[in-house]
Amino acid sequence: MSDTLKRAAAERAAALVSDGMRLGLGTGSTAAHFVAAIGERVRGGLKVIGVPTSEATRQQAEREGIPLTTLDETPELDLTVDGADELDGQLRLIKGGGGAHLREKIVAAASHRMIVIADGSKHVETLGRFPLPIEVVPFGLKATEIAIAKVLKGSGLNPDLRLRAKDGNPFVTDSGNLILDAHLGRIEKPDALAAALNAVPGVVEHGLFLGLATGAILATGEGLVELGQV
Ligand SMILES: O=C[C@H](O)[C@H](O)[C@H](O)COP(=O)(O)O
Repeated sequence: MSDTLKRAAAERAAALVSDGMRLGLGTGSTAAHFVAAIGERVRGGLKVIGVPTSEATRQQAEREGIPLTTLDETPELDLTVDGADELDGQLRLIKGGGGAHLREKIVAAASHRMIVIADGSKHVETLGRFPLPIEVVPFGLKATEIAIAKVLKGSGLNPDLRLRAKDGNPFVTDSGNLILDAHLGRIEKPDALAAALNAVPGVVEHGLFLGLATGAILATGEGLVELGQV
């Protein structure tokens, strides 16, 4: 997706922000445009406070001069704006392509509204083309992997799990965990899969966001398309 389209979706979302809002600041290349747009408005006098969903977003928000808080100080947020790796017509998402889905999900769940900003190509009929990120604690990795594979097989899904790597080493999340990417192809029953994965010891969080997004702004070559409540 071109950066221009990402920026257009982010700027539309930034226009939803008003004085006094408590914001969840998403992670990724699309959310970075939102953080930049909010930074610009803050420098112009907008009064908001933000909770970043990753260390990368924290650093960007600090550079932008956006006042930050934590969920401990501000456990309820008005609006979270974040990207997604896939979304379907029911605003169900796959997130975590950048490994930030644990904090992103906690922040989204603490928000009254969550608006997804993404390019139109991420809008799919059925989730699962994008590998589902599953964050696991390092302890017992192999056993957890086997347990997840069993769950996937039992759900009639492909048990193809790959430990995410970066620069030849296992990718480590902001919370010190590892990620197994599940190459599933199609997820026909996201609710059942989410519940089954949540029940596996060692699984910290998976990238299925169900019932969290309240709206989406999709950037297409023909302009912006809105889904749900924006
Ligand atoms: O872990 C990363 C996040 O879930 C991102 O929001 C997601 O991967 C989308 O990122 P991007 O906007 O860079 O495609």
